[in-house]
Amino acid sequence: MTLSLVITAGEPAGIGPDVILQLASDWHQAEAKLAWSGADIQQMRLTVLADPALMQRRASQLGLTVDIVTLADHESPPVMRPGKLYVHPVSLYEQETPGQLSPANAGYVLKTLEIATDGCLSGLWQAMVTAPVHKGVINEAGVAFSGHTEFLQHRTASEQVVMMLATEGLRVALVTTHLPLRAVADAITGERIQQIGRILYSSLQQDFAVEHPRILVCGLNPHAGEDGHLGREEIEVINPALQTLSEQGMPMTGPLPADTLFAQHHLQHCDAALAMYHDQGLPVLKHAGFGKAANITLGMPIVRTSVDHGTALDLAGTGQADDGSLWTALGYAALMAAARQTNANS
Ligand SMILES: NC(=O)c1ccc[n+]([C@@H]2O[C@H](COP(=O)([O-])OP(=O)(O)OC[C@H]3O[C@@H](n4cnc5c(N)ncnc54)[C@H](O)[C@@H]3O)[C@@H](O)[C@H]2O)c1
Ligand SMILES: N[C@H](C(=O)O)[C@H](O)COP(=O)(O)O
Repeated sequence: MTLSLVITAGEPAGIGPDVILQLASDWHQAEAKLAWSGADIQQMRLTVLADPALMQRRASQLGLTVDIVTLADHESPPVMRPGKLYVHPVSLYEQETPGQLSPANAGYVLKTLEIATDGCLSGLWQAMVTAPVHKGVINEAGVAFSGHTEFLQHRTASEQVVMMLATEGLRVALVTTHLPLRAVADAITGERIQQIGRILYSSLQQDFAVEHPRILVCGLNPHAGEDGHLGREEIEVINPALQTLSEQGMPMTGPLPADTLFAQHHLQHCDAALAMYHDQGLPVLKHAGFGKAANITLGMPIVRTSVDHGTALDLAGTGQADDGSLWTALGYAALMAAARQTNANS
């Protein structure tokens, strides 16, 4: 089955270009690195959205021999080959300096995301994989931007989306994403938990072939509120929402104290953990699998996966960035795109 994927190169001063070039250089290992995903390497076509001159400069800086091929308008790349990189050109506004952010290039970063999203929506590509962007510098350029997840929700006109990070043996989804901690408690409503729970449950079934998902749900407060003595959100908001989900045929276990939910005796009987906020769930996931995890946006008509790391400005152009997460993100993109194609055909 032919699989056409698009990769956005992300913040030009960060390590996105580096890890993409490393992946191209290491493509002879693709069969072994992606075997777990069932991806057919011989049928995989990768289009990278980036400025070709940036990719050329970074390749020279890293000492990587990668043939950067600029695609013509509407040209599809051939099947991926080691040492090749097929780039759909998007022009930088200003030449990048590795490690130094410039708001001038925010428009370039956003353009790559728009092209990738629209191309997936139109069926040109079956999935998009994103290299890291820097949220701060996009805001400094005057564009309100809190993350790919929120950008994609808007661009795909999805009512709700779910951020889930996955690594071998652990999936963690979030009820709230990029919010100041002060705003989290107010954002956790029964309606939101139900929407997120439904998307998570059905995505585990459809995209990950888990017939009867076992989902563990974190409480918000210490010790899941200690029967109301340390906060009442568990009693007033989370429990009723889980009750409704259960009545709708989507049983979930919780709210459980988040400090012990991630202990192995719980996790071995769980297909996903649902955390209430970013830094309740993601430190656990990244402790378990940083560099071997992917960030996946659920609930959209398109497949989007991403690396588990940020722009790592300290490493750009040094050759020290690990490309493991990009391989993982590519594997999940292939796996989910194949599942959606199979579901559509059945
Ligand atoms: N997918 C994304 O677009 C994404 C994900 C996370 C963070 N970010 C953004 O990236 C920016 C920087 O975030 P941060 O500093 O919190 O996290 P970061 O992941 O960029 O860096 C954290 C630490 O991990 C190291 N690191 C990161 N990636 C690595 C890799 N591939 N190989 C080896 N070491 C690596 C860095 O050197 C640093 O020490 C922020 O603007 C943040 O919002 C974007
Ligand atoms: N929350 C993500 C993480 O910690 O890896 C990261 O900020 C990227 O999020 P988006 O995919 O929404 O950009």
